[in-house]
Amino acid sequence: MSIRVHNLTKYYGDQKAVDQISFEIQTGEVIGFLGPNGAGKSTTMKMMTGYMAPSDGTIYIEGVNVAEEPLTIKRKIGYLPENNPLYTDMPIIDYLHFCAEIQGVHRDAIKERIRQMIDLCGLDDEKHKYIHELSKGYRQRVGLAQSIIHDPDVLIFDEPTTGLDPNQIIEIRKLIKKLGEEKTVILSSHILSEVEATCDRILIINQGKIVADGTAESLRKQAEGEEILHVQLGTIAGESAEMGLRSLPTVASVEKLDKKTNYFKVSSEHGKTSRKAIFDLCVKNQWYLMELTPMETRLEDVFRNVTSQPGTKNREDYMQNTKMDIA
Ligand SMILES: Nc1ncnc2c1ncn2[C@@H]1O[C@H](COP(=O)(O)OP(=O)(O)OP(=O)(O)O)[C@@H](O)[C@H]1O
Repeated sequence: MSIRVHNLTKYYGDQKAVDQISFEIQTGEVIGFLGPNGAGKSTTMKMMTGYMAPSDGTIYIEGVNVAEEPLTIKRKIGYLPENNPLYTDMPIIDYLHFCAEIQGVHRDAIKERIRQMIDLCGLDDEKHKYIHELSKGYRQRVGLAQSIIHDPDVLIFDEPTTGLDPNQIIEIRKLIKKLGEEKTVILSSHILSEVEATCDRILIINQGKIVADGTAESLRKQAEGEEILHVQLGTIAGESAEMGLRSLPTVASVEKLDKKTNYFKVSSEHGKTSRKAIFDLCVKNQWYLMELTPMETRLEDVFRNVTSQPGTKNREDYMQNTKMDIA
């Protein structure tokens, strides 16, 4: 089921929470909305599900305009909101039965559908419990089961693993991946490893805009050219070490990684290398060079580059030097 979002904008009062966002999603893609707190991920999702009207712009799901046919769209979409509220005084099965009814599942099919959901979402061991008796992870599984009980083609999950322990996170990720084999899935997160592990494509949202769009691999590639080195100098270099590294013309930034030792992360200007200059600096000052290790560009670096405040050096250089779809 393809999705087309064009110039989507949302104001809360004077605040522009979503700022002319446009993107397309093909049937069967698993997409991650990645962004810092307050970036506009939840607001975008709420508009896509028809639960919130945009201030401007359009959303088409399989050619259907969400604003014009919200009820049709709600049948096609499974939505798991952030902090999903559940009726905690109901047993799981009764609750799922209730959800199936209101989602319009045919009466004859409800029993079988609940059985499938219990199986798919790993609820078998707990199925006779009341929801208030469940752990957070199991409540989230009930939320997932509820959101997909009507067999929608598009699944929209807002921070599906928030508050879960590492084992539960792995279980829920597995489940999302499995669902993604047949459905179009959009999930939001501010956990990089999560989107990398689960999604085919990542949209990075910052301050209401899409600032990067691509696979984890392509985002990393586009950021290459930013040489990052881990550098350790002997203690003899003392306090001058940091200043010396900063003074090198090819060095863009220096971050101290360890308060007690001269251990630094050194980022070079885009497309430049600082290795020889660091070596020469050490020779000139007779400092011991204990480590000079090039680091692989990580998704964290991409994220930091595109979501740091406008005007900061890294971000400006990055935006200029990459061919990303930068809005
Ligand atoms: N109902 C609302 N009324 C007023 N402002 C809102 C409302 N909902 C969200 N906002 C504001 O809109 C901006 C975007 O919020 P949104 O919840 O979409 O971000 P998010 O990327 O989902 O953040 P998080 O990762 O923290 O959940 C924020 O500045 C937020 O304070």
